[in-house]
Amino acid sequence: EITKEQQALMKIITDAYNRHQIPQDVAKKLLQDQYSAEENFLLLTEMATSQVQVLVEFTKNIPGFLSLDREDQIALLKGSAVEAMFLRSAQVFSRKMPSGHTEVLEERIRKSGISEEFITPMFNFYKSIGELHMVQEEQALLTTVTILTPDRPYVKDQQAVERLQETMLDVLRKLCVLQHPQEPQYFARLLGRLTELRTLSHYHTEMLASWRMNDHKFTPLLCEIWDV
Ligand SMILES: Cc1cc(C(=O)O[C@@H]2C[C@H]3CC[C@]2(C)C3(C)C)ccc1N
Repeated sequence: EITKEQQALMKIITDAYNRHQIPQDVAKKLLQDQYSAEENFLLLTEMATSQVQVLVEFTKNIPGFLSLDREDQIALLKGSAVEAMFLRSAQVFSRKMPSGHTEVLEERIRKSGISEEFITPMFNFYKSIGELHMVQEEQALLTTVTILTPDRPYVKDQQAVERLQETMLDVLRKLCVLQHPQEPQYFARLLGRLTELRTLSHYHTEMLASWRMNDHKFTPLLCEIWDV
């Protein structure tokens, strides 16, 4: 069962995860602005930029993260940004979004210059996350586990990251048993989604390249986090 300190850890992470939401103005714009491919792309750019800002703020609240080597902190953020972003938008899609917003956002994503070959796997992933009906603690911990992946490029002290990740995995495993007693495989299914996420991040790299080709503008933050 979950110890006292694991309860405390889970509360810190879940509160941080819920505290950092996409700014309301970005969400509101989704419904207002018109529907040209250009407008849609600008909205997604704004959304992605704010999601990265939200991710950085959230990561700073992960107990132990700021004690890691500074350069490793950056390497973990750059290495996990796209996966954390897909995870968060999948969760926003499957739950948080007030009804109606989801359809609008889906429409805008489909009409923003992202080619069909990336759209399909993206929405399949959103569906597969939605079907899990994760509680918010599971969502926050799964994102934390993704961020604390030791084998990201340029991470020097992988052991330190591994120790942190294992701590989080232990809490997540116990939480899954508690929340889904009738489904012993639930924890394994969650980790299976992380594998699906890695595939999505390869599509994402190509997505960026095709936007680049059509001379779409990125924000400085998005250029920095994805070296584009
Ligand atoms: C460089 C750059 C990247 C994105 C992006 O990754 O968007 C993410 C892909 C889907 C998952 C999260 C996104 C915001 C999404 C919902 C469009 C959007 C605009 C942009 N100029």
